[in-house]
Amino acid sequence: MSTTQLGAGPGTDAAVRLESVSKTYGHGRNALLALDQVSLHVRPGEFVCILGASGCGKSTMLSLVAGLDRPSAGQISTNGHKVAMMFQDPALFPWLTVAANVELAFRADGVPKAERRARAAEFLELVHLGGFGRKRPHELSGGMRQRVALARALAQSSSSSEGSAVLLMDEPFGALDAMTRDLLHDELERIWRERSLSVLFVTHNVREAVRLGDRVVLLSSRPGRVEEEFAVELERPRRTDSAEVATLAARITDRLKEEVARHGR
Ligand SMILES: Nc1ncnc2c1ncn2[C@@H]1O[C@H](COP(=O)(O)OP(=O)(O)OP(=O)(O)O)[C@@H](O)[C@H]1O
Repeated sequence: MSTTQLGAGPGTDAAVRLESVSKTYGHGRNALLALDQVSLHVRPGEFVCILGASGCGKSTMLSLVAGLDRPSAGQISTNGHKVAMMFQDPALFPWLTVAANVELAFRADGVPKAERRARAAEFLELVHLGGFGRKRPHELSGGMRQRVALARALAQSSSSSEGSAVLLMDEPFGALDAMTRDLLHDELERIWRERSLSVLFVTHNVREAVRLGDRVVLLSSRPGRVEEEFAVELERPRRTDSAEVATLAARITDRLKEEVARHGR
């Protein structure tokens, strides 16, 4: 994981800390600036949602935090927290059972087989899939497969010795119908609270961002910069279809539209 050490300063105890992070893909005439001096701190236990026009660098930002790629400039720290990532595609191995897909998360840590099995069962219970360990992914609905992916991500982050683990989510519910998504919002919120996770959640769905986030960060069109931040001070649990969520979502959508219009994209 990317754990570049940063010196003391504001946000030193943040679970995720980006300081003036830029990312350029390619070189010379083909160089493409995807992120431009992004600074962002996620506090331990905070749920931060990232919104922005298509191609503004949201996925790039998550992959840098996950350590899957390196920034061209700036620094990133996850402050020793274990990091797990979840995508829109659950990316399960079809030939393995549901339980075996979750158990894979422990393999790298060298956890003995019996313990792997017990811990995978525990995480499947947590996402309410207790009775489904022996099934194959194709026997499950899309929402259930995404729960398995959530169980695996939580398993990956579970050996975090202390403090909250960091969960990076890249449009995890983007392919699901509205009702399944609502159910998974409730599940995720419960697990986030129970486990004090720090979450960085990318979405295109403004209401989803307001439903879930403590804070919504709006990125500019490419190159992505932090354009504006919105604190979501609505009581939890929230409903995606509530008037309060709709009002703040409309404000953010207006800003997003302005941003897209400004860049003609
Ligand atoms: N590996 C790569 N090589 C070259 N260019 C890339 C690479 N990954 C992303 N890009 C470019 O960087 C820019 C940002 O991409 P990124 O996927 O981070 O945006 P995004 O905000 O997540 O987009 P979307 O909302 O459409 O998923 C885009 O112009 C994209 O084409």
